[in-house]
Amino acid sequence: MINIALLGYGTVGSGFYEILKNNKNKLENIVKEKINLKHILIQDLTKKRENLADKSILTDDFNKILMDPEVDIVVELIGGEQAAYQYIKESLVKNKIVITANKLLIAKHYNQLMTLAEHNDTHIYFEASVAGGIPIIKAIRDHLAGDNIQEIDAILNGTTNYILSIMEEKTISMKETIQEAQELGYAEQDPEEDLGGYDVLYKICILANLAFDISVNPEDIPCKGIKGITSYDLIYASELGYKIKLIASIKNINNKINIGVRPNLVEKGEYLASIDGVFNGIEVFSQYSQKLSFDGMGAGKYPSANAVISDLIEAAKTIKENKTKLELNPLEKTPTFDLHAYLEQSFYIRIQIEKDDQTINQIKEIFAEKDLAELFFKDNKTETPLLPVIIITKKIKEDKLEKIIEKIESLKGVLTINNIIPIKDTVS
Ligand SMILES: NC(=O)C1=CN([C@@H]2O[C@H](COP(=O)(O)OP(=O)(O)OC[C@H]3O[C@@H](n4cnc5c(N)ncnc54)[C@H](OP(=O)(O)O)[C@@H]3O)[C@@H](O)[C@H]2O)C=CC1
Ligand SMILES: N[C@@H](CC=O)C(=O)O
Repeated sequence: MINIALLGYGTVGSGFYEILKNNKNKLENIVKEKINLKHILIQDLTKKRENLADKSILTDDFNKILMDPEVDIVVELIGGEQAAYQYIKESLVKNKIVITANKLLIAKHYNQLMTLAEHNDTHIYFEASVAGGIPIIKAIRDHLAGDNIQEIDAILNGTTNYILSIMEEKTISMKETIQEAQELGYAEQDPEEDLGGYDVLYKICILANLAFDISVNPEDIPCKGIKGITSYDLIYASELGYKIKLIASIKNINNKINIGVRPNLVEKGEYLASIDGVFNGIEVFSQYSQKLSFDGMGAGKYPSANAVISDLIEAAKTIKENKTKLELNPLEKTPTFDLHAYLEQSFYIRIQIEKDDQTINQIKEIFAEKDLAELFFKDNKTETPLLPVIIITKKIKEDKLEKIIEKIESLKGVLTINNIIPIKDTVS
């Protein structure tokens, strides 16, 4: 008999419980062992727990789980940092196998957790920590293990992709869509993690660790989320043939790992532009497989819970075959470089100016100097004295662009620089 303790009965935890219950026979046939869910840890014992058959397994006392020698596997689905980190470490020290969907912990403490697992002859699995229902960890760790990955470009956050898609479709504000994403169970406890791009940052760090056998520090990587993008940007981008997506990229450039997390304009017709709603999409470019694309639901109850179930099968097989020794070794700490500072890219710029010929001519002159950009004046044909201007630059390094932007900003008739968004290059 394999005994499991589940930490958390929220979106993913309750999904895990349901799949385990519905497919119990099937799972037991696969692992050739009885599976028993012995404890569920929650915070609030008074909360109604729909679908939970046996309420006696609920507890708010983690020590009851830790001190139970029969518990083989701890499934951490509470999220957040402190309590989850503590529970995972203590479980590993007690030789329990850990399964987690917690990308923040895996990204920030990869080496410590792997080392702790190794020292205690146990293992930690984290398939659901990146891209929800897409089996990208196993694809990189197993399928691509003998290949040489060169680049990964991805949409890795269901919440922000959902928000951008709905904003474009319904021309509504970001604020109106956030609550919807929370109600659907896509968003983190603190939605700032999604909107600010941090959730994506943790996920791309985990992929970098696995793809390049290195350990990267999320704090070293500049990261920008979707805040500040408006329906105007989505509409103007669309008129010019682009979608706006929050893109995470890793590029191996001359054996230096360059990472970027930023909204990008992606040409319609490109694979990642077709990934809408809560879906995530990942393109992996490697020496031998050349190009692999993955898409599927990047957040939500059942797809994410299924990824946890796939780890459960692997963990149970590990126990059955009695091979708990870790295959993953601590990775070498590696500096990372800002992908966007390295690249020469085209940029989309939206500015708001006073509707007067002098300002328009001055902006034209600044860009005409080096034949640097195409300008689109979005005259809304009203009597308003404001004029939105969209600028699409030729390829330029961002530090050079910043100097030009400073010149534009200093013009008397320029009111605001609303947004500067890179345009994603197509990988050839
Ligand atoms: N939501 C999604 O689509 C996805 C989430 N993830 C990750 O999965 C994890 C869980 O997310 P999600 O299911 O959305 O989270 P929820 O907020 O829906 O659920 C959290 C659960 O954990 C319990 N909990 C929280 N803190 C504690 C604590 N200190 N002690 C005991 N129990 C606690 C809560 O208890 P109570 O019910 O009593 O409040 C609740 O049952 C996170 O790491 C998240 O990043 C990964 C992929 C997708
Ligand atoms: N908040 C995350 C949940 C899954 O990891 C997301 O929206 O992708």
